[in-house]
Amino acid sequence: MGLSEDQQGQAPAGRGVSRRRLLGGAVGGGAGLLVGAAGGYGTARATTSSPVSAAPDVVPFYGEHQAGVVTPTQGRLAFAAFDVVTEDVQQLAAMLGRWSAAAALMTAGQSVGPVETAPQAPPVDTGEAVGLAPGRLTVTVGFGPSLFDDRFGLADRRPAALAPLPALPGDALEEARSGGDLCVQACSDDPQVAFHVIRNFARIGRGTVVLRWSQLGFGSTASTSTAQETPRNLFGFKDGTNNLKLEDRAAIDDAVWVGEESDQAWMRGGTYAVTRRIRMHIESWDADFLADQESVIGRHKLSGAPLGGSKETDVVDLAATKGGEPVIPAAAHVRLASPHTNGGIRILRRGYSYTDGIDAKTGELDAGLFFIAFQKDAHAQFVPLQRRLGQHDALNEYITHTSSALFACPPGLRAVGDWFGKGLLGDLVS
Ligand SMILES: C=CC1=C(C)c2cc3[nH]c(cc4nc(cc5[nH]c(cc1n2)c(C)c5CCC(=O)O)C(CCC(=O)O)=C4C)c(C)c3C=C
Ligand SMILES: [Fe+2]
Repeated sequence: MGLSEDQQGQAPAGRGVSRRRLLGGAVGGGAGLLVGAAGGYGTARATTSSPVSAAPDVVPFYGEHQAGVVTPTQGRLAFAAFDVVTEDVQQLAAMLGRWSAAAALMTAGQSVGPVETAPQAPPVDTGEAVGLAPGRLTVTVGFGPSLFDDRFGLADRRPAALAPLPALPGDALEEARSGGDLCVQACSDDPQVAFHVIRNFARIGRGTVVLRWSQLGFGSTASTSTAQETPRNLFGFKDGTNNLKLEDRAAIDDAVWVGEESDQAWMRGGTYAVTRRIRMHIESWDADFLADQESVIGRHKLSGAPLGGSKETDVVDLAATKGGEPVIPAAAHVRLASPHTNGGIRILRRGYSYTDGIDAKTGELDAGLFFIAFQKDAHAQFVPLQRRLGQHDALNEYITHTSSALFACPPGLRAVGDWFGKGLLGDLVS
């Protein structure tokens, strides 16, 4: 299974039309675009002439896999978890169809409908992204374990890999920020464009879903392509050096995309997302000596080189000793997280930094990492890895996991008319 150009974030020519061009009248006529919902799931209908050009920052929406997984990380994140409030599967499917159509339009830089409608009706698109380029916007949708309860008779369609995550060492999870029936990950280089997705999904879903929790993120904390410079996390360290990279197709296929082995055909070509909101106690970290910080991570702060090395890309030498002691300490994060010590586990990290004001109790910043990892099976990958880290990682002194969620992200939508969840729900709706 190879990666299509969709996952590499390159737009084929001749598709899409930017909101800027649209509003600038480049395609002529009115600017109205309607999300077709009635009588067909997931169809997007342009009331103007056909799209004429591809903006360079458009990531194709349709493809074998959902975009936003191996797509080179964008600068900003808007993430939301929703709970379904209807028990009518037709209504749920219709909303997923509308979401699909809206996502196809927004990722192409188009509005989801007219902003100027009848004066006595609400605008169809909320308008705040008008005139903004999509900034490589991707919209990725997933289904949480709780969707597969009695409400829709989906219990026997829940993949084994979507069993709820177990309690893990060091968890300090807030229920209200955890879980969810559905999730939407919107990533863009423009924060307003990413937020626009969540807002319009919530608007489209009114009466069918309610927001459970949401998280904004900035400064991607992991590169997913060798073409990207490694970003830094809020501890000031380069993060993502040894991440899986989209160019390593064999490793991505091996660790990320669900294959024939899945017990549920609808998940083949999909992946599982784990999200963890990890508070980073930056005040304590900032009071710590540089040498301690580097021992905790196992890498040098400025260069990103592994301890004992000189360049970021140097191999992490876990066997090296100095004066009888390991150069990379036994409890260093990179030692414990390394596939050479963890039984060969690899995950695709795609998290973002966050800051949510001040902790009223302590006066400290509530800031950290909104960790997102994609993998074939979180119970075989994230869970054992986090169990090990939660028990032994020197980083634990400086972090607290405050939220957790698991979502099954189905394969990509193949063409107009396809919709998020068609493989799961398609035969249940007329
Ligand atoms: C369960 C998985 C992981 C969690 C949770 C996690 C939290 C976390 N990580 C950092 C900072 C760094 N992590 C680095 C490497 C790294 N981390 C994980 C997994 C989790 N991290 C893996 C698999 C790896 C790669 C290990 C390897 O193969 O060498 C690094 C080093 C740079 C890099 O390779 O990316 C940093 C820095 C923080 C601050 C954090 C929680 C807040
Ligand atoms: Fe890490």
